[in-house]
Amino acid sequence: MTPGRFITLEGGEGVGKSTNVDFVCDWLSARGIDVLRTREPGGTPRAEAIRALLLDPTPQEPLDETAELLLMFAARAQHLAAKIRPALARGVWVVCDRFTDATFAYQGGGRGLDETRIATLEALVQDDLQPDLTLLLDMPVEAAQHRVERRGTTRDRFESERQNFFTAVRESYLSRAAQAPARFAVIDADRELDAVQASIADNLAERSALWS
Ligand SMILES: Nc1ncnc2c1ncn2[C@@H]1O[C@H](COP(=O)(O)OP(=O)(O)O)[C@@H](O)[C@H]1O
Ligand SMILES: Cc1cn([C@H]2C[C@H](O)[C@@H](COP(=O)(O)OP(=O)(O)O)O2)c(=O)[nH]c1=O
Repeated sequence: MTPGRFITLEGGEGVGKSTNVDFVCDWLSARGIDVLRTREPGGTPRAEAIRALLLDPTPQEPLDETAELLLMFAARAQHLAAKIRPALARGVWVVCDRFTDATFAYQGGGRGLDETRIATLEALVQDDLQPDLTLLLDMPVEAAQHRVERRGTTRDRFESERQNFFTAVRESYLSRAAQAPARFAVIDADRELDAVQASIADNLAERSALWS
């Protein structure tokens, strides 16, 4: 059995990840590919319980940054063991809304935690598993914030961060993409949805042709 492929979508808040995870799943399904849609932090009942802890905005007990980092990887270890690895082994393609690049961008770039420590946890939790393709949806922070405001849901602990945090997150994502161009496709997300999705489809067609 050929193992499934692992595709992740990344980017800051409001760039259109959730919207385009659906598009990627539909594009693959239309080509007869068995797809599993999932997200991080979360994706399984236990990992979703960790997500709730991570996003809880109540200010009574601030969440320690190292605790935040470890909880991200705890959720990821569970998600990998219970959902992602079994699906890939069955030949199912996994499409995940955020993965470890988000940890480098948010806990590394945003919070300023040491990247070598993040890389140590990455090796512990993933061994050598990496996404086959990461679609990085990129756009200016302010325009993405306007989309979040229009979406109108209440702000979680991360969405309450300030502009300079999100600028650091964006820069960190772009620098990771520049370091691993074979894995990343950087998509200009500051366009009409049709144009964004045409770029995503082009990338999926190009990359998946290399895998078959
Ligand atoms: N290309 C686009 N142009 C305009 N609005 C968009 C576009 N893509 C997504 N949106 C809207 O922006 C908001 C944020 O999109 P969403 O997919 O929830 O982003 P994310 O998951 O990255 O936070 C949603 O209301 C969505 O409908
Ligand atoms: C996966 C992951 C997410 N996060 C953060 C980014 C998001 O603000 C938050 C929840 O993710 P998500 O629900 O994808 O955010 P949104 O749809 O608002 O863009 O978790 C990290 O800080 N590190 C991580 O490793």
